Amino acid sequence: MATGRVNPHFKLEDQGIEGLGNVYYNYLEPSLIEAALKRGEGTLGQGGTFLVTTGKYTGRSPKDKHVVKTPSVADKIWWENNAAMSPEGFEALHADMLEHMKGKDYFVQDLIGGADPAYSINVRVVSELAWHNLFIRHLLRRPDREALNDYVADFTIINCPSFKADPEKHDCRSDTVIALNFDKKLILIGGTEYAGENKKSVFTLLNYMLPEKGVMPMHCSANHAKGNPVDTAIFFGLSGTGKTTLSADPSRVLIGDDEHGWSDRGTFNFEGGCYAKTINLSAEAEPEIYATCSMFGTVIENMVYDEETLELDFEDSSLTQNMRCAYPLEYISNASPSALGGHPKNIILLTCDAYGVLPPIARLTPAQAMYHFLSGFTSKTPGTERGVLEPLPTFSTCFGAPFMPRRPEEYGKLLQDKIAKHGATCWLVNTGWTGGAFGTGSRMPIRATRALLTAALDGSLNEAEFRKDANFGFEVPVSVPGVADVLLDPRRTWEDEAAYDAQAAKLVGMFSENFEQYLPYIDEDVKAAAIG
Ligand SMILES: Nc1ncnc2c1ncn2[C@@H]1O[C@H](COP(=O)(O)OP(=O)(O)O)[C@@H](O)[C@H]1O
Ligand SMILES: C=C(OP(=O)(O)O)C(=O)O
Ligand SMILES: [Mn+2]
Repeated sequence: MATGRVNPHFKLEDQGIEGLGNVYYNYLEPSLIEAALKRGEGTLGQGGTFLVTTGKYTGRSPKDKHVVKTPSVADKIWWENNAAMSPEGFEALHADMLEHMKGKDYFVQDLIGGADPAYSINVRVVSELAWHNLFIRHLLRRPDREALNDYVADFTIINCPSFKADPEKHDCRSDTVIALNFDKKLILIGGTEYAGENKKSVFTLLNYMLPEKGVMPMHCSANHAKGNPVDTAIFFGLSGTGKTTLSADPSRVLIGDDEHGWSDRGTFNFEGGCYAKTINLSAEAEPEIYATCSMFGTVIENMVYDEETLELDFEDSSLTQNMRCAYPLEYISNASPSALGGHPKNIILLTCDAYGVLPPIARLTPAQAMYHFLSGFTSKTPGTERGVLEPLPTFSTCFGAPFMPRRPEEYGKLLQDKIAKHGATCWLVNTGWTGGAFGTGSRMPIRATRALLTAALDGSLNEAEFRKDANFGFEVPVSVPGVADVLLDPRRTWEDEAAYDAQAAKLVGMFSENFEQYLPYIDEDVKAAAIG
């Protein structure tokens, strides 16, 4: 039986997906919650939130993510960073997954990736779990109801957590699999319930497609000044560095918290919702995000709560440090209804430096920005990837290596040209450690980061006095209102300045060694900006 609203000429059967039990097309939030409750997938929480746990996997499985090596994509993919799957393996996986799905109920959402209609794609998501369908309905962009009557998908995702892949048969690594077939326009996910795989698959797909249209896809959040989209800021950063937290600034308009494109028309969110970390989330420091945790339909993933009162425990990370809430953009009161912005006036590169070496803010020349964009120095946050248990320093190129199917220089070149064309000011912001490395020092106070960003974005920081950093060559402000001077000079925050110097020298060496791989591909000015 099929219920709900769907294009009668584009049902699952028209895509070769047959023999299922009930199929629920484009259910709205209340019906999805009702279905999920009936199926025992989770619990109704305070305010009508939906509380779920995801079992074994509470973070992404990057090593189990594969790109199918079909002839038409073979010379476009950065294979050193993307595990290949043979077309034969994928065919077997597809056939076995369709067989496994037979007789079971499925939920279908017909959604859109990309707020700018000139570059958007239609993504159909077929979910085994009703709550996954609710999650992706929050996260992607929802077409008008009427438009569903003739909706046809450009890409389809099938997410079936109960399916276990077979490495022998399916050319994968374990029983968990995320397989992207750009040729077949199909993404298959099996063996994991972590909801983030849904949205990051769409991101990876757009990262593959958009460069050929001259659009720079970016792992960044974005906001703009009130009443002035021309004054747009973007915040690049790997998971856990502060994209979501810092873009939800009540004095500005939120465009989006995670994935954006930059075209000749300006910036646009890929998504229609946010996926925020809730570990230690405080009503004082992050009131807008905190408030979504008691709003109707917000999906609350892997949080511990009181069985009797259903009160959430933001401090208890016993299930995972990667506990999350997912909600539509409009749950943030200052979110942009269009999710569109202008050409970025400021570009922030967020880094979470677990060594405590980098200053809380530095101004970069365009060449330095390119150097840091390609380097992507930061830390992996505990829990976002399986097996990462404490902040793990890493060079994650484009501040999002796990999501980049193409070579980094391709993204770098696009960004470089756009920065040059539109004259953006670039900043490096360390939201990581100060007063010592992880284990000794402490995390940069959010208050300080916010004050520095406010000064950068309102233009006042450009007027400050700057010193040139001896290790990294970029400019660091000496004094900023609302921030203790000592914080601006990380060396002075360490008890032992010689230890700082040693750690800084080590980091400079790491940058230099890591950057060697990019030297053959980059312009002279970026080479001149290289460190070490
Ligand atoms: N100075 C800081 N700036 C930003 N976030 C911080 C800072 N200090 C601590 N945090 C915490 O770090 C986490 C950043 O996560 P989030 O904003 O979700 O990152 P992302 O969206 O990039 O994955 C939040 O839990 C936030 O409370
Ligand atoms: C959802 C994720 O990322 P982010 O923290 O950037 O939202 C993730 O890495 O699984
Ligand atoms: Mn985020």
